[in-house]
Amino acid sequence: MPNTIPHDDTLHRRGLMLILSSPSGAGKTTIARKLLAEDSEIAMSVSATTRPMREGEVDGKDYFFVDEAEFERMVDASEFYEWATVFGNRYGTPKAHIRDRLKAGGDVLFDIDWQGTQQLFQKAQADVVRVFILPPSLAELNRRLTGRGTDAPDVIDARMARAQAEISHWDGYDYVVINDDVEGCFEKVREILAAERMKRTRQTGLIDFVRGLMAG
Ligand SMILES: Nc1nc2c(ncn2[C@@H]2O[C@H](COP(=O)(O)OP(=O)(O)O)[C@@H](O)[C@H]2O)c(=O)[nH]1
Ligand SMILES: Nc1ncnc2c1ncn2[C@@H]1O[C@H](COP(=O)(O)OP(=O)(O)O)[C@@H](O)[C@H]1O
Repeated sequence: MPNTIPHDDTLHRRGLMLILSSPSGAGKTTIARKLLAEDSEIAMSVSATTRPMREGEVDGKDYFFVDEAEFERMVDASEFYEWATVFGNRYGTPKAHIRDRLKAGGDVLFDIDWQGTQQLFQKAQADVVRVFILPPSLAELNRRLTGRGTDAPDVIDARMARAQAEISHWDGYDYVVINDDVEGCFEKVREILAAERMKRTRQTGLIDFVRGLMAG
């Protein structure tokens, strides 16, 4: 058999699960959207949530917006990989399609909190890459939440009140990136993704190539 270099990486590696977490307003949605726009090998895991839809959000794209009863049905039917209650609303990661996508060599991007991160890590340790995004300061975090203009003042206060508790989970992540400048932060996340894709354990297609090399 000729010893050829695999020409299409996507067919020869297992997909990874890239998790982005941060205190609310630090910029993970912004980074996630940029990544999805530039990288066709990664697709978003769309969560289900009971939180009300924000202006500009699209049902089925940003979240599947469901009521409490439907969320409960999905929990009972084991349709979630993991779920958690955040800011009084429920959020869950649907299982549908994720496993198949990983097997086919596609990556999946998750915007989930530290609770979901712990659960996914327990279930799929080898596939998970955990990235935590920090704001440059709490004052800037407040400015971003206010500037985003999507939440009422009491909701912003609640998110600010939770920020330090969320930041305290920073050490449960593989990588920590400060989102001072969006482009710089995005570049770092891209570099992390590029390096993780090259991990030996993910490059399943290399086994045959190396065997061939060694056989001379
Ligand atoms: N565990 C878990 N957390 C989620 C899920 N989807 C979203 N979250 C988290 O819920 C929190 C609130 O999200 P959201 O209401 O969209 O506000 P954001 O913080 O401004 O993005 C964020 O920390 C998200 O990462 C999910 O499926 N599971
Ligand atoms: N590096 C940055 N500098 C200034 N503003 C930013 C930066 N990153 C994100 N933002 C803005 O801050 C707000 C919150 O960002 P978002 O991505 O929605 O955060 P999260 O998803 O973590 O809640 C948005 O209005 C976004 O445009």
